[in-house]
Amino acid sequence: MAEGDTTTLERPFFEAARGEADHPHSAVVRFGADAPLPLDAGGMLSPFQIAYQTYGALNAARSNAILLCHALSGDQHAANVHPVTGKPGWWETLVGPGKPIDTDRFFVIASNVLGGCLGTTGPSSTNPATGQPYGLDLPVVTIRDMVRAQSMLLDHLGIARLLAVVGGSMGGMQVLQWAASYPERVFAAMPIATAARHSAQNIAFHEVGRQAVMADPDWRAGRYLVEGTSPRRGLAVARMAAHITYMSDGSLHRKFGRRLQDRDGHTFSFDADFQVESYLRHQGEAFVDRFDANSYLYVTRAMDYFDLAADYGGVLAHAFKGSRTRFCLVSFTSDWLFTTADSRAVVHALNAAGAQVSFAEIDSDKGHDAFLLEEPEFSAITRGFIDAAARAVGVA
Ligand SMILES: CC(=O)SCCNC(=O)CCNC(=O)[C@H](O)C(C)(C)COP(=O)(O)OP(=O)(O)OC[C@H]1O[C@@H](n2cnc3c(N)ncnc32)[C@H](O)[C@@H]1OP(=O)(O)O
Ligand SMILES: N[C@@H](CCO)C(=O)O
Repeated sequence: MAEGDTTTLERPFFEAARGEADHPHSAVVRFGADAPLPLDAGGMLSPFQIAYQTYGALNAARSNAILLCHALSGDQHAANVHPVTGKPGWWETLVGPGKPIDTDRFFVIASNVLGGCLGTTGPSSTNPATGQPYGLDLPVVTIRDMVRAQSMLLDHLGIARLLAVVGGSMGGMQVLQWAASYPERVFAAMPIATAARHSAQNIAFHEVGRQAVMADPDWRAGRYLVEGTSPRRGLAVARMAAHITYMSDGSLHRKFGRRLQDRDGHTFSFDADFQVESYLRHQGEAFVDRFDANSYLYVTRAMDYFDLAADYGGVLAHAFKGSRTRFCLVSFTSDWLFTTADSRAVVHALNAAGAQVSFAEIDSDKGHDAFLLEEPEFSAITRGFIDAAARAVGVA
């Protein structure tokens, strides 16, 4: 696909993407029976495929590759116009020619996660055993499974070591997992607005969202693609609730306060009187046009299961033992979902492991989603960290 191509999909995008060897909007690598993916849930996933985008060029030494890991509802369209929404890629604030992650200098890779719905195998993909969408027959996947699949993509691309792996939120979990699972493949790691384990509060929010999806009669026990329905209302409510957690009290107040939506007074009804209600309804409705409900269940579950220390005897530092990767962690002051304390816990573990680590807490009122928005200090830190890594490995 050419950058900027906004061809409209004729079918819902996740139906168009499911199980096909090719994806209309991204490069796809398909792993057959000779390359099964071992899953933490047990067993192997085979065949499976990964949809990805690349930006910039790989240098002759193959030393300038940067992997971007996306958050819960992101995808591979980090720095190109999104084929479904027609909006800019989710990280165009940071990624592009001359930007902090400079595609004139670096070969940037972004792939859709396992369990997702934009071309990588997920619950809307075709189950080869039945010829129908997997639905809930797809094994539950983990962050480690996602990263294992990404490592196979890198093998396919002929990249032995990444200059950097970078991501926020669930993307940051993948960054931490990369550093733990494949330390020799990661020169620099930037986990942003993330944590080494999902908190009880965050699992609780996810469970509310999943219950909203599953309570929608159109969910049909996960078989809605086969039955020709779509749990739009449930997924929209899930997104509305989640979206509140991505913002802060301050940013909601700054954007909307108690202002009314296109009216002079209360209607004494349950219409969206307040701007903030109208805004949330819009976020919910926009989401169902670009995301698959079952993928929402799988990807939130992967985050819930993430507890890196648990895989290393309960001691997070052991996950980074002997690591030569250099780390830069970033948190945002108003992020109450993945707090500064969560990042500090990782920094402490890295210090205990003797790893190279720097940490920045950015002052912002934008809440968790600050990492997706224009934040000059965040951009400057990213540029500095990536440039220093590039200098250290001799990337021009
Ligand atoms: C991280 C990844 O890997 S990818 C996933 C990232 N993308 C998302 O999460 C998408 C949904 N999230 C958002 O939109 C996030 O708030 C952000 C951070 C990405 C963008 O934030 P901002 O640029 O501040 O946008 P904001 O939150 O104000 O939302 C703007 C939208 O709300 C709409 N809106 C604003 N006020 C109102 C209102 N009173 N009533 C109805 N709609 C409203 C705007 O029209 C705009 O709609 P559009 O997106 O369809 O054009
Ligand atoms: N709002 C972003 C970040 C959530 O962690 C997303 O939907 O992916």
